[in-house]
Amino acid sequence: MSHDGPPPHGAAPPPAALHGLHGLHGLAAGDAGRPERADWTVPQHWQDYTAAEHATWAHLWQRQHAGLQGRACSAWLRALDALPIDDRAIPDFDRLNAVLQPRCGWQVVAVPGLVPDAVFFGHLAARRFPVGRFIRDAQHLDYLQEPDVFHDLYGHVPLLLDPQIGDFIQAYGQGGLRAQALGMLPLLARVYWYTVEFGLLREAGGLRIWGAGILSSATESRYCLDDATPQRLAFDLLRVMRTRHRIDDLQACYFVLDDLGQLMALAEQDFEPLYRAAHALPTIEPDQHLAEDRRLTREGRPMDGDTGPAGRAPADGADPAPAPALSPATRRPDRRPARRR
Ligand SMILES: C[C@H](O)[C@H](O)[C@H]1CNc2nc(N)[nH]c(=O)c2N1
Ligand SMILES: N[C@@H](Cc1ccccc1)C(=O)O
Ligand SMILES: [Fe+2]
Repeated sequence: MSHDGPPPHGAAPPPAALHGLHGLHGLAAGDAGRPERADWTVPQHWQDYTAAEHATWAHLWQRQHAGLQGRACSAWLRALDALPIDDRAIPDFDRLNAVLQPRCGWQVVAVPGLVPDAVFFGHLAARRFPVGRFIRDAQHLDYLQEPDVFHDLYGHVPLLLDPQIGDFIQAYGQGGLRAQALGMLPLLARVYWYTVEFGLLREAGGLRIWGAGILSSATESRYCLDDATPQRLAFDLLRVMRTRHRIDDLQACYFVLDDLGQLMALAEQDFEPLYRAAHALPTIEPDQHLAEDRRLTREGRPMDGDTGPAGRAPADGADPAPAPALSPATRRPDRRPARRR
């Protein structure tokens, strides 16, 4: 099943999220979640986190951390060491901002969960990154419809220290307001999804992860690089705008940047004509293959013309010879949401 309509983090969550599986946060909380402040920020009230909540943070960190060596992009690995974020406790946002703001001009602000698109864009445009105050509960460590403090702080925030990513996300905030005015937000949301949330990057050692939705997911951080199932395509803006994304399962398709410098070129490009072009062309399903796609091997090399064991694509354009997949135990038995943050 693939979903598109809802932008990243699903403004319209699937039924499971509405039926109390995760507790109600942000938009899912309906009227009860109506904000006191117009910008939807809330006090973090760090002292109010329970020992169990800090333990959940520590557990998520430890589960994730060793596995990301050699998988996460070098910018993320470096930045994590530079920030007062560790496995001991949920970070205190004030302490974090004291380091973050002088280094890169970004700060984090606490929000109850998802906030309306325009509010989200307004924060990003002002270099404020909204971070969910809550942490997922221990019964739902893998499945989470809304961005919580682990996804946001562990996945996104370190990358704000990278000047190219930081500037790209700020420009996305400005572009979001523009896309809304043009009625093209669903197309821009795909760009965010396939970059900031689920992007891959070519580095000297091979493909690496830079998307925060992958960095905070135990399953997807392995699957996206190692599993033979998903496509890994060289980034192509029009192709991305046309490609639906999944909000409730592992992605079927990842887009790979050659280097983070590509982001600034994207931010500076006028999207309006592309929105119109993408809008006029058929939508592409996440698992669909196109003849013109530039597919990459798991080492980050072009598939066509690659004579190595990863193989060239067969002439008929069908799947390349299957490589070993994850063991059955680590594969998802079904399509139920159990995914990414
Ligand atoms: C398209 C846009 O990026 C998306 O819908 C927004 C909406 N609200 C959000 N609110 C929070 N807290 N975090 C998010 O990532 C988003 N994403
Ligand atoms: N350049 C885009 C805005 C944008 C910036 C950064 C990321 C994505 C989009 C526009 O013209 O609307
Ligand atoms: Fe996110």
